[in-house]
Amino acid sequence: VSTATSIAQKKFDNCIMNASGVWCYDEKELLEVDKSKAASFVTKSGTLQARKGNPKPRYFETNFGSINSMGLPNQGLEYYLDFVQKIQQQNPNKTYFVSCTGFNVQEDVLLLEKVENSGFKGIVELNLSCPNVPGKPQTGYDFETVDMILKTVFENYEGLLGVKLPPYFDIVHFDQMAKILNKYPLTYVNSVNSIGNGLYIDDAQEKVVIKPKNGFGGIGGDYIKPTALANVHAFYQRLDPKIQIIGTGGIKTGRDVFEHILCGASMVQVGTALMKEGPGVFERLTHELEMIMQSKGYEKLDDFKGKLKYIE
Ligand SMILES: CC(C)(C)CCc1c(C(=O)O)[nH]c(=O)[nH]c1=O
Repeated sequence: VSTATSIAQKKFDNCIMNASGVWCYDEKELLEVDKSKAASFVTKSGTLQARKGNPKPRYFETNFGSINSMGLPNQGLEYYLDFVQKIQQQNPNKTYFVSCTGFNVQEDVLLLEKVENSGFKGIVELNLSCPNVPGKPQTGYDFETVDMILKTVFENYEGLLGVKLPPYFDIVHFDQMAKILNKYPLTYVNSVNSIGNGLYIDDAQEKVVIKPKNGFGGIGGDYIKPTALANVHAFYQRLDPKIQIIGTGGIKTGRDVFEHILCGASMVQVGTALMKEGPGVFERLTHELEMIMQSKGYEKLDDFKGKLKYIE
C-alpha cells in the first residue's frame, strides 16, 4: 500500500506532517521533523518581526488534548525563509511549507512579497486565525476581512498559497466561507486550527493551568476531532475540487488519519500528539494507516479519499 499524496501536483511520499506551531519553532525542531517519516514540515507562523510570545506557562497537556496561548512566539518570517532555502538545496525534490501571519492586510501583503523576493518555491500557509483590529473577532471569523485579504493578496502574489482556518460550527458559516474561498486560486484550505478560548481547570488548586488570558487558550487533541472532521468534510463538499483540503485536529492514531482522508483530506497535520510523542509519531501513524488500508484492501489514498458514506 502507498500513503503517498500530492498537493498542487507537488508529490509527497507520505500524507502526514506537523501542524504549524508544533515542533517547528527553530532549525533544530524543523530538522528533526525533516529527518522523520513526516511528508514535509510547515514552520511556525512567521511574522514581520521575531516575537517572544506570551509568558509561561502557556501550553498544558491534558489526558484528552491540550490548551495553549503561546502568543505567536516565532523567529520572524525571514529566519524561516532563509532556513528553508538552505534545506531546499539539500533536498531539491522535497516541497516545504512556510506559515506566516500578519496583524493586518498590509502586513499580509508585505509578508508574501518577502516570500516572493526570497525565491521560495514551496507552499505558503497564511494563518487566518491571527488577531484582527481590537473589538473585532479573529480574522477567520470576520468574513468580509477574509474576502478583502484574499482579494488583496492575490492581486500581487502568484505562488502556491493555502489558508489555515479556525473551526466553524454553523452550516451557514461553511456556506459563506466556501463562497468566499471559491473565488480565489487557493492551493488548499487547512481545517482546523485550535478551538479558540477554551478553559482548563486544575480543580485541586482551583486554578487555571496557563498564565496568559486568565487561562483561556486554544484547545487541541481528542476534544476537537469531531469538529475537525466536520470542517474537513464540509469544505470538501463545498469547495472547487481545485482547492485541496489539509486535515488538522485530533489525530493521534492511524484511524484518525484514515477518517480525515475519508472526509476528503489530501494531507493531514499532527499537533498535540506530536507535542506529546515527538517526531517518532509520524512512523507510528504511517504504519497504523498502512495496516488499516491493507485490512480494507485499499492500495492508495484515492481509493477512499472523500468517500465517506451517508445513511440513505
Ligand atoms: C492565536 C494567535 C496567537 C493569534 C495565532 C497563533 C496561534 C497560536 C499561538 O501562537 O498562540 N496557537 C494556536 O493554537 N493557533 C494559532 O494560530
